Amino acid sequence: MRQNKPVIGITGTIAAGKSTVSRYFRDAYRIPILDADVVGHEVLLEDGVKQELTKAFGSDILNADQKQVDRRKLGKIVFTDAKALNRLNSITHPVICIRIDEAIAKTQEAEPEAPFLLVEAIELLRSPLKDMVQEVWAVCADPQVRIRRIMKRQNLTEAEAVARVQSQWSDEEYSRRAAVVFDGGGDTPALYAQCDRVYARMMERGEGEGHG
Ligand SMILES: CC(C)(COP(=O)(O)OP(=O)(O)OC[C@H]1O[C@@H](n2cnc3c(N)ncnc32)[C@H](O)[C@@H]1O)[C@@H](O)C(=O)NCCC(=O)NCCS
Ligand SMILES: Nc1ncnc2c1ncn2[C@@H]1O[C@H](COP(=O)(O)OP(=O)(O)OP(=O)(O)O)[C@@H](O)[C@H]1O
Repeated sequence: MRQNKPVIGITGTIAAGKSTVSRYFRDAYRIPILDADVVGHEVLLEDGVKQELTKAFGSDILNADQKQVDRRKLGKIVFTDAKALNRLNSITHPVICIRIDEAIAKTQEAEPEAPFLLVEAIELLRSPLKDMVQEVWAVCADPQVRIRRIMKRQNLTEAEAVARVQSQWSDEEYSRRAAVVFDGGGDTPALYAQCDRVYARMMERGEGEGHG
């Protein structure tokens, strides 16, 4: 009988470099990646989720034709208000976890050669996803570096970027719960070299030979 491959959760602070690490594992080693941000965007299109969100936050969160949730509008509400973010999480996380569980099963079936799978999720440790992975890796970077990246990437003011960083867990909260901590604050060649070392260790450990 085919044995399931280990599922590693990759998490860490906002703009620390989680996607940069995941993309490297995918491109260099063909590791399958399941991205909870992408799944999170998909579940907003589900009718049940949309209805619960408009009940919680009002129909102002919908776009002009009222058909879909406007992510920018919802982000403006939740990323500056911890209570609102918790409310959003309580609606979306159960559905995201079901969809990721389904995607893990499909990927195990479709990609039997992969030595392990990566699930990338900023909220991994605060959602049922943490019980769906066998190990957690964290990507961390100095808050000042992350604030600069967020301002540039999302065209936000410094105050807005600081609010996003401060509304979320610190690097320490992630790193103390992780088996591997990547330094996403330096240059990319150094980060990729760390990915190579972690991959080599995984192979030495015999990952890919199958877990029950
Ligand atoms: C609030 C939403 C609509 C904003 O969408 P938008 O496209 O503008 O931003 P995007 O999704 O790219 O997120 C921007 C940044 O915030 C982070 N982030 C997203 N959701 C969360 C969350 N619930 N808690 C903390 N950080 C989050 C992302 O990792 C990313 O770094 C969207 O992020 C969302 O629906 N989030 C809830 C679903 C969720 O929990 N996703 C993360 C799964 S782990
Ligand atoms: N080592 C690095 N050096 C310079 N820039 C980087 C580095 N790593 C990531 N970046 C840049 O920082 C931004 C955030 O990177 P990335 O998307 O990998 O982070 P993330 O943790 O996945 O972010 P998010 O929390 O938004 O999902 C991107 O614009 C990326 O190009």
